[in-house]
Amino acid sequence: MLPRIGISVGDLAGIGPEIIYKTFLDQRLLKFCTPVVYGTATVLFDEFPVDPQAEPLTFRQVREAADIAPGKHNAVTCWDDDFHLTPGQPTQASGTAARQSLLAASRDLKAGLLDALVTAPISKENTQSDDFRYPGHTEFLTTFFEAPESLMLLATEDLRVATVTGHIPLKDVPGRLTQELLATKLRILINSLKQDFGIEKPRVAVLGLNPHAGENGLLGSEEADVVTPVLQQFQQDGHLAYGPFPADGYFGTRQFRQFDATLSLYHDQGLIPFKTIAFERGVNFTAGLPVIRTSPDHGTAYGIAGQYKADPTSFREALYMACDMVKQRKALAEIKPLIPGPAPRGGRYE
Ligand SMILES: NC(=O)c1ccc[n+]([C@@H]2O[C@H](COP(=O)([O-])OP(=O)(O)OC[C@H]3O[C@@H](n4cnc5c(N)ncnc54)[C@H](O)[C@@H]3O)[C@@H](O)[C@H]2O)c1
Ligand SMILES: N[C@H](C(=O)O)[C@H](O)COP(=O)(O)O
Repeated sequence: MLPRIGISVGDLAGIGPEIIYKTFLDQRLLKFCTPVVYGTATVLFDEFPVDPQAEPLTFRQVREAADIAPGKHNAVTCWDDDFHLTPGQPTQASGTAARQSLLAASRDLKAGLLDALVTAPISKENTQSDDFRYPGHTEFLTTFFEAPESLMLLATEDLRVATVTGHIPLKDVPGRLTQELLATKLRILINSLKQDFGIEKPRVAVLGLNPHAGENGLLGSEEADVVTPVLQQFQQDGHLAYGPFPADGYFGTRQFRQFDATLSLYHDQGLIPFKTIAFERGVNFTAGLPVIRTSPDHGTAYGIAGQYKADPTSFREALYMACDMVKQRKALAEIKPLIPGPAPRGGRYE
């Protein structure tokens, strides 16, 4: 069966509708997946310029995901479509629609009607409401899927950068950075590299927090107090985890090429180098969830919305990564039952 990929549309005043449209203009994608867009196709695409040379892109509009057709473009109705959009101008209606699309797709993913979710960009500010107070998809999905923790992981084929602390003010980073949090995030990263990326024995680098990784305590103590003890424990447990590396020289010399992933300690420490190197094709993946969720690595780009200038590459890569991971997790689930766990005490394998 083709993977059923739910797509939340993000803030409709941004470039979400355009990157979705441009991606699915290529009919060959229907050979890889069954796309299920959460929204009303007329509202989604009518206000945006389209390619005049291309065949019109049509979606089968259905009321419930149970009615989607495999190998077709599907759209699930999830809002009252009596509003109009002005590209580049977020409104309360576009924020509400973004929430409704994300909630409906997440519910269907939880119900097993979808195999993965790809989210188009929201405006964090414009998505807030009395019953939706999350700084991003990552935090919402972690709560919604009742995961104890998750990890923001940006990835391309050959570069993976995750971050220990996420959408929090920079001034709060040192206070949040505990051995327990670092160990939890490192564990999620190593498990995800094995489970989702198929790397049997991952090599992972952890960055320092302070300039020059603290210069032996002269410029800060988090490296000695937090990072080094966690790394020593992981190494004793047989993991290939190294650091703390001074972040500037690490990226400046492309040292990341020696590792399967880099764990940065705060959002911009990891995301600035990642986006400098790979903005066009980067994918944002939420590791540690029981479900698969990817996203392009860019935002709503209001400044170019409605101008047919948006590059759909990152969204398309997010779709490919979601499809690959569905296959990867299915394959693992089939192999795992063949590997027996420890025999029960006094018992034996059947
Ligand atoms: N996954 C997400 O939901 C997500 C990710 C990042 C930012 N955001 C949100 O998006 C909003 C705008 O954020 P921002 O301005 O920091 O970042 P942005 O990624 O929207 O824009 C940064 C720059 O990149 C350009 N750009 C972005 N995507 C592009 C594309 N596909 N093709 C061509 N150019 C592109 C923009 O025009 C802008 O110049 C904020 O509210 C932010 O929170 C959401
Ligand atoms: N931190 C992400 C980035 O800059 O690409 C982005 O804000 C999206 O975060 P969520 O996936 O949590 O919405």
